[in-house]
Amino acid sequence: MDVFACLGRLDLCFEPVELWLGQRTADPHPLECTVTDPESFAHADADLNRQALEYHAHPKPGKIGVAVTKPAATQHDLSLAYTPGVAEPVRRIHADPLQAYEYTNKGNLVAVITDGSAVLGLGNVGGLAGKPVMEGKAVLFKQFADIDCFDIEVQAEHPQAFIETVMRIAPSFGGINLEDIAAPHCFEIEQSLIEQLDIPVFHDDQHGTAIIIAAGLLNALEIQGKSLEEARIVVLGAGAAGIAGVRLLMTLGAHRNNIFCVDRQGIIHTGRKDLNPYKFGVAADTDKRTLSDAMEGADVFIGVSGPDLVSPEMLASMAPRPVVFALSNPVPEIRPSVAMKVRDDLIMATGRSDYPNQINNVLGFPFIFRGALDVRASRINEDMQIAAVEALRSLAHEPVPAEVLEAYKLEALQFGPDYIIPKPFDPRLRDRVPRAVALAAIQSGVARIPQSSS
Ligand SMILES: NC(=O)C1=CN([C@@H]2O[C@H](COP(=O)(O)OP(=O)(O)OC[C@H]3O[C@@H](n4cnc5c(N)ncnc54)[C@H](OP(=O)(O)O)[C@@H]3O)[C@@H](O)[C@H]2O)C=CC1
Ligand SMILES: CC(=O)C(=O)O
Ligand SMILES: [Mg+2]
Repeated sequence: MDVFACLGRLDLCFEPVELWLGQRTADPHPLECTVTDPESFAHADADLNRQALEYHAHPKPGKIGVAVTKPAATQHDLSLAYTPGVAEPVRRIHADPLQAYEYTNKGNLVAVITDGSAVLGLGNVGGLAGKPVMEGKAVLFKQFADIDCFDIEVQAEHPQAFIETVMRIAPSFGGINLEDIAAPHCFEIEQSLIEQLDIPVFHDDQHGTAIIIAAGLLNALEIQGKSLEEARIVVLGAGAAGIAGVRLLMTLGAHRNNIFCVDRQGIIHTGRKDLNPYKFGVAADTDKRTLSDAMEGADVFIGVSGPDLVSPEMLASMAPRPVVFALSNPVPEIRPSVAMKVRDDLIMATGRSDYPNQINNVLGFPFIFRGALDVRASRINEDMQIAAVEALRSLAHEPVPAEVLEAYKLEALQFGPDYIIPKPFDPRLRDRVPRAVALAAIQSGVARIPQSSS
């Protein structure tokens, strides 16, 4: 069964829906093919939604369970697992809390925690409605990185209540993956928890997304013959993913003066009086005001906002050989079938698995936490994030294993416009990314045990 069926509405599905025109590497004339029209898109969505409900409901509601990892079949087993034997590890941990890593599942247990305030691109649907997505993240942690995971949905209106809740339950876990918490609260929540806890706290929508955007964009620009330093970049959405994406791209060399961030009020510029400090940090000194203004002549569009916000006219006004990352889930800012009708010199990515080039944090959080947990890192710092970018970016240049081709029903795939980032099912991710992240943790001094050689 397809583990991807876990991402909420399943950008991921039982059988990938054939909406794309075909891999460009296999088909040199994609625009001559029949383009899927919006009606059939809606039809395919309805069918997928029905399958997704079935998947979530049967044979047992939900997507994850708890497994017993030790023998528990005899009287003797019970006297070890429970009283009286269990008292000895209790004494050891009481004397030295680090022993929890030896005698409990703490070291391989991550909490995926949300308040449900920005679930995918569906908005503030609340924690309970967000639970399918959080269970989905737990599935991906387990499936891709063998990390055990509890999803925790917190009812908290204010950041402080959320922070206190996480602080109180944190001892149980080796790491905290914050998920789908809207900006600006997400920034305060993550910063406060990082400062107070000695385990990795990582807001996936910020850093997970930023890492995958950066890896994909570096590769896409290379193919288009452009550089990050000179690229004119538009980021639609100045929330968790947008702000973190811009910060990481600037760390990697993007020029601040070349970036326009856009929210519901238009371009974020220094003359605006409504900006919170996070938006002010990415404000441009410009007379331009609208998304259309920003898109004119831009080399790169990154959408982390909402569905169908980019028009064909805006896309047409971009510079030659643009890069378009329409990453809103489940519905992108512009659909590939629409974009490819407008121009064929673009590199296009979405957050979904049913098109080429899936820029989605699924490529990040399982493997980044694997690397961090392997060395009991106290945090996931910028060095570790950049190591993940480089590991992902470089892997896309290598030949693609047969099992990946099989999973995607492809005959061939190579570094190029339709393959700028590894596929989530690439088994090499499980080694490459954690190793790079763990090494960076050791070198930057946040690892608490050396990486094992196995
Ligand atoms: N592919 C991937 O891996 C990921 C994709 N995403 C997608 O990115 C989107 C945002 O997520 P996240 O950053 O967590 O959410 P946030 O709520 O933190 O931020 C959303 C941002 O989008 C802006 N926005 C929303 N609707 C519009 C609109 N109609 N016009 C202009 N701007 C708009 C908001 O503007 P304002 O500030 O004015 O309210 C805000 O700045 C979601 O669709 C999500 O699915 C997120 C993470 C990972
Ligand atoms: C993929 C993801 O985390 C999101 O869309 O929020
Ligand atoms: Mg998310």
